[in-house]
Amino acid sequence: MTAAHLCVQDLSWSPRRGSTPLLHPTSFDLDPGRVLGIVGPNGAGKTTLLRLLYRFHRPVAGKVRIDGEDIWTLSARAVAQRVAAVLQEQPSDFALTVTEIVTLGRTPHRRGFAGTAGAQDQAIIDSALERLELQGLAHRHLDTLSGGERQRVMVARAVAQQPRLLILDEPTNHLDIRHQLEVLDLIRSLPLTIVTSLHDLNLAASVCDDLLLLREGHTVGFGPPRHVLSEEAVAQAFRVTTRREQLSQSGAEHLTFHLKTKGHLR
Ligand SMILES: Nc1ncnc2c1ncn2[C@@H]1O[C@H](COP(=O)(O)OP(=O)(O)OP(=O)(O)O)[C@@H](O)[C@H]1O
Repeated sequence: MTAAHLCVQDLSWSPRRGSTPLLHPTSFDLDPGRVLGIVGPNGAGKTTLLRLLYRFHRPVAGKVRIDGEDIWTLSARAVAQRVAAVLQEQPSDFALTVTEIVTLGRTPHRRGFAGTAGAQDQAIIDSALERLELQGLAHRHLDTLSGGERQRVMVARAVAQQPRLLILDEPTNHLDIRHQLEVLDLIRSLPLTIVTSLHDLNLAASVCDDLLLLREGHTVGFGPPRHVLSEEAVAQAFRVTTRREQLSQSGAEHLTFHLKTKGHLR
């Protein structure tokens, strides 16, 4: 696996020509292997930004470059060889087994319409199943799995795709604490460039190298978690009172949140 260099330049998007942008011009640069967390309140534009990165939305202005190449100059297949996405929406292919779903990850790398996996593909698929501890579920149909098990299948499919850039939209949704930690651990261990949206600010700060804080489609911070998640910035973006505290046992910093009194809410 090789990690991509991601360069986002003045990227903006609105659903219709002339309508209010849901993402205002956004720029950042991510070196190969960095993990970027996108954080912000509901409706801030996190999913919109991710959709621009995996070429679902065409930008109104600006560019997304992967290793110097504008993704809109590449074919959909060429983009799928470079970028994999794990989305919040669950797939509708409930009749497929876990192995069949993970095998779909190999599609962008296949020539022609060969339906069965070759030996090399099979090794990659097996390794993805093993990494996500799914061997025991390999022959189960998706509709018999729990939400968390399904989420792990979708991550395994993305891993099997062997992308250089991995996009994850709320990857810890549906997961219990152990599986949240496991998926985040996996994210840290993959030698890829990763962009993930996360709602839990403390988890995001512990997993990501950099954070991008969005509010109403505007970037209000980009950089190391400690700088981006200042008490003031979090309080303003989420309209809560925020305190940064030090945990007595580990000495790690931890943010706590409280509702502002009514008089302070705008
Ligand atoms: N295709 C669209 N047409 C019109 N409005 C849209 C469209 N897609 C998103 N929006 C609006 O854009 C805003 C940002 O949506 P987005 O899904 O990017 O936010 P988010 O930060 O991911 O939110 P959440 O944390 O709730 O998942 C929301 O107000 C949403 O209703």
